[in-house]
Amino acid sequence: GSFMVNNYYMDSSDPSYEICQRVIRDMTQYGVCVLDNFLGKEKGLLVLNEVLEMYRSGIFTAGQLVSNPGSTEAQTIRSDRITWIDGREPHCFYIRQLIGQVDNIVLKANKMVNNGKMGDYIINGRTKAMVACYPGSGSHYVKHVDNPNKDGRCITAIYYLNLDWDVKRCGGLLRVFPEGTNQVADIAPIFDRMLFFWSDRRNPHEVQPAYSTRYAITLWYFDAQEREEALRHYKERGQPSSSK
Ligand SMILES: Cc1cc(NC(=O)CCC(=O)O)nc(C)c1Br
Ligand SMILES: [Fe+3]
Repeated sequence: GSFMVNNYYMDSSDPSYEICQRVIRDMTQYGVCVLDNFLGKEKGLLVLNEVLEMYRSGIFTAGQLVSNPGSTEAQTIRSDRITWIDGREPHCFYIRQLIGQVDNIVLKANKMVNNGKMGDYIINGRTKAMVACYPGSGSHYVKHVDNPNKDGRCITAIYYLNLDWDVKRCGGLLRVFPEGTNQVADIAPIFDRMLFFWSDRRNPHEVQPAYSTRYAITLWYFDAQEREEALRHYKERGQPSSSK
């Protein structure tokens, strides 16, 4: 769904001011930004409990391949279980709070930096939240780019929920291969960690095999212009767009 950006004055007394500056600086400099203790332990646990409840209720499906859903090959390329939510569903109150918090940061950051453009994007919408679970039997996700062909998504925002995650024991590392350098960014999917990165070819990434159950909530934010062009492009060709 999309949302209106309400006009507000952003002053430095606002507690999220520093966080937005941090996001702008890291995204501009590295194209990747990691924020720890994003919600704080108490709220983080409330979100985790809602995700665990959802998983127990069995509404997660095997991660479909965007290219050819329903194939058995999906198990070899990615073995996560996912469900899409907009946060208004029952028993998602705290996940909705999380989504609101991430919207807040992304939209404020986008407005704070040179006349409302962060990385030359004007962010005016996002996908629903994708709640993913890697079952932990060596489940992984092969190296890929989230948005290789200008479908409108500019920022990937991932919130990790995994308590006491030890990469040596549990694996599940997210490895980002930022374009133009042979430096990789290894990001452990630890509890209450928020990650942002540009969704396009600048950030190929993979999830290494996980040996414990690994949960994450992902939002993709749209750039107004790229999204508008993508939707027009799909309409002309009558192809379904990834308009979650
Ligand atoms: C459905 C879907 C999920 C993901 N997720 C990851 O890359 C894992 C990130 C992490 O959990 O650390 N990426 C794409 C391009 C699609 Br499509
Ligand atoms: Fe991805």
